Amino acid sequence: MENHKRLVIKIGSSSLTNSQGLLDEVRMAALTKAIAALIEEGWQPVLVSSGAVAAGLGHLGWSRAHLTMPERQAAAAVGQGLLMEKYNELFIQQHIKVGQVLLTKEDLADRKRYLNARNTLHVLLDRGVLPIVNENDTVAFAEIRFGDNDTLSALVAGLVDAELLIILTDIDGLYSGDPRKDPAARLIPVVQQIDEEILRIAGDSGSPVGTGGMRTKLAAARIAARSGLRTVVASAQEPAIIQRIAAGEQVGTSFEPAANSLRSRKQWIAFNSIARGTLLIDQGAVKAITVDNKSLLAVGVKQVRGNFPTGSVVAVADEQGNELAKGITNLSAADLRLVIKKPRRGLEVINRDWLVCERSFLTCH
Ligand SMILES: Nc1ncnc2c1ncn2[C@@H]1O[C@H](COP(=O)(O)OP(=O)(O)O)[C@@H](O)[C@H]1O
Ligand SMILES: N[C@@H](CCC(=O)OP(=O)(O)O)C(=O)O
Repeated sequence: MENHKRLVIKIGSSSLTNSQGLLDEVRMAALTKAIAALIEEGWQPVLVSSGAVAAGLGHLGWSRAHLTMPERQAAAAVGQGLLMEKYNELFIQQHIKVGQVLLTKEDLADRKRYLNARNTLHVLLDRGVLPIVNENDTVAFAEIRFGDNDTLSALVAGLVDAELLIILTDIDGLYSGDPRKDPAARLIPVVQQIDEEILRIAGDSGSPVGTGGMRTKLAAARIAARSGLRTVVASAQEPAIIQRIAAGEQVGTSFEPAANSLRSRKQWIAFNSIARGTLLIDQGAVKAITVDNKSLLAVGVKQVRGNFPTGSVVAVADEQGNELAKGITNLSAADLRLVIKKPRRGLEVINRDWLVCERSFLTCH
């Protein structure tokens, strides 16, 4: 099983629907053929497909204007069925069986559910079934939504230990400015590090059906880079492009893996978990965890916010409230409040192996 190379291919709504808002069957057929060719070459792909809301709206003949969240969710309930029906029909022609995996942010934030999803995906992949993933739009709302499938695709890539994430969209990569506003904008072939400067050039969606535009693609590429994998953003115009990308050809924009990538458990803490409280720490503790790569000790904790049991994920912030890390605490909030009043200097609150330091867009250990 470990010999197979895994990759995640994400395709956006604007690339799957035509001008009438109906599924673009020609594009979908080309995509299925390209994925079949990758499987033939020994890859184990996962497809993250958007398009449920757009296809549902088109099928129902509903207007896109002024949609409420329940209306979007209702459209997704219809469109997701249509998407899977079409994928099933097309992949069967390629002798590929597919499985639908619908996820919410809460599913991945809960460690047990995360591991369940991981196990299910591994079984599908190991048995030659192509997982087709989307957000579970009919139940996901507000704070439990990913909101965009770019982020979801990066999390799924971490979940299945992929080595490559390909994001197919309606433009051939990241440009030096939003091409709709800046005609002089040029394609950037390689991005070594996704820093503030790069993030500033990414704008919102250019189509009525897309979500997040280049901004969420960069956020996804950043998660992928920190998870140790390369992301390529490229055009969905000719889906056969995915074979060239998988073969290592320079196409679109390539975002390189970070030198200091996180192991699986830290990936979960950093990108999937939701913090149940916050610890405010003093300057000495800030230096200890961000510069010296040390565990967080009770002596540096100044204030405890929220109520959480032992083993919860908590945010760690400086005394001004600027968040700089996340980790799993050895103590409940109630015990921690008692401990920090006592002079028990050595007590460990978060072990360094369970602590991920992410300050702004600069990353620590
Ligand atoms: N710097 C940029 N480079 C390229 N595209 C950009 C940039 N800033 C904003 N965009 C917009 O992002 C769009 C792609 O994102 P989106 O519409 O969300 O597609 P998808 O449905 O594939 O997720 C492009 O069509 C483009 O208009
Ligand atoms: N889950 C939603 C897609 C959300 C989304 O990110 O869309 P897109 O920007 O087109 O990839 C759907 O299937 O309609």
